[in-house]
Amino acid sequence: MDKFVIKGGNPLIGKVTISGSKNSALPILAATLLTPEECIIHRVPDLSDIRYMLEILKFLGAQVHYEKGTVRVKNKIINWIAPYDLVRKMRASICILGPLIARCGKARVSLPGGCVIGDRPIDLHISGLQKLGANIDIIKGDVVAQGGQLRGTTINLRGPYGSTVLGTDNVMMAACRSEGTTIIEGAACEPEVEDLAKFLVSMGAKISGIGSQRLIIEGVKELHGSEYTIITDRIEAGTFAVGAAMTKGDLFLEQAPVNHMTSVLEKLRDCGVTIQVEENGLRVSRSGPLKAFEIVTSSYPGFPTDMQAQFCAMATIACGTSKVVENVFPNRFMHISELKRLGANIELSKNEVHIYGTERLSGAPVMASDLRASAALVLAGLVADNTTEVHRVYHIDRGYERIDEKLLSVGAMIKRVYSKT
Ligand SMILES: CC(=O)N[C@H]1[C@@H](OP(=O)(O)OP(=O)(O)OC[C@H]2O[C@@H](n3ccc(=O)[nH]c3=O)[C@H](O)[C@@H]2O)O[C@H](CO)[C@@H](O)[C@@H]1O
Ligand SMILES: C=C(OP(=O)(O)O)C(=O)O
Repeated sequence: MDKFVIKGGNPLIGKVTISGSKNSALPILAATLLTPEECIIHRVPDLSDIRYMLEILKFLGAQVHYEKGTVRVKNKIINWIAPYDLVRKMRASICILGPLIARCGKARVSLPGGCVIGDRPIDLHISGLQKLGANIDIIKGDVVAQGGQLRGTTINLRGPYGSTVLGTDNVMMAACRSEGTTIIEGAACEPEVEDLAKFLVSMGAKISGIGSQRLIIEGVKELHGSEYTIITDRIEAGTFAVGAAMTKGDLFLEQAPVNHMTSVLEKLRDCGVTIQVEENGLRVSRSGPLKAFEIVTSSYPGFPTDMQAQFCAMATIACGTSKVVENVFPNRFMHISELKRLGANIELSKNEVHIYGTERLSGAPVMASDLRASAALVLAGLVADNTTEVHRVYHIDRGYERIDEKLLSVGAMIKRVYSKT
């Protein structure tokens, strides 16, 4: 397994181009299953998760061509079963369920399985699709669905922690080809859900209320091929912004989606970081002290759970005590014990951490456990004394395009050591 060897101490200075959004690209690729016509998707980031999704589409019968960020895909579905070996590597594979039911009238998709960030149920996906008329059973760890004619209805997707992003995607995709009108109450408002809705509209879907908690979908008989460009990844942009803040750097984040980053940028400003919105991007720099902060994660437009680990890394070197409350995935704290190995002073209790800022972290070998935890460890390594080795970086390759090359280009001392196997 590859690892990163990082020598801390250099500020990040220069320009980084932010890639297309993973969390937009994955459901949009799944949505191409809704039509037999060709779809052309631009700005698709080159990530292992994307490669897995393309493998799944190919397994289902698609012709796929992926080059220089553009996917051309034509879904002639010859198979409606996605087995465990294909879907277990990536939770987002569950969003092929809605399109398969809508297009084929049936689907068998293995449950994506456990996840290190905590329990990730799909009850709301299933109840939403059942309300549309699909018969769904769990058989031998697979979701087995028989669709028949789906019919529009009113569906509430509010769960115990707010709405569900991929659940909204799944139900919205199926509703596009259901008979009559579907109203989704408590829809997730994340920019990636909005992006999927816009892609569906470009395929001929009739959706109103896009970007709000109430989506109204008039079913259509067929959807057609489309050409579409994915939005920029707000989480990648946020991660580099934290990198500039932690290293006392000065980074221009080209194409950063400023409008989607309000809560993160507000928090960075509160911490003493300078944020300048410029044409086609964002400049992030710090010269003064980094102040402690409080964050509480919630659904959009609140503070994103996908930025929580990176902010924990930042808190380890801030002046004072920071408090972080994780409300979306209450157990998403695998990075805490590894940050402690670098010398961080942190107390964890239930879904809350208190982080007491320290003058310096000291390099050590650490283990990446999941995508954003890995990003937090890399950020900590950039400011730690001596050398930090981050093991199992395949987690980070799921969601950050060439992060080592991008960091190297702005002054970080980071090297990927390839495993021999
Ligand atoms: C590929 C992708 O886009 N992944 C994102 C998506 O994941 P994902 O869509 O899986 O996350 P959800 O929005 O579904 O989860 C939000 C909350 O709802 C709960 N829940 C979810 C589904 C369900 O059927 N029942 C239920 O109770 C979850 O346990 C969690 O507490 O949104 C998360 C929350 O912004 C992000 O961290 C992930 O990066
Ligand atoms: C948790 C994430 O992704 P996924 O839902 O694919 O696990 C993430 O992008 O931070």
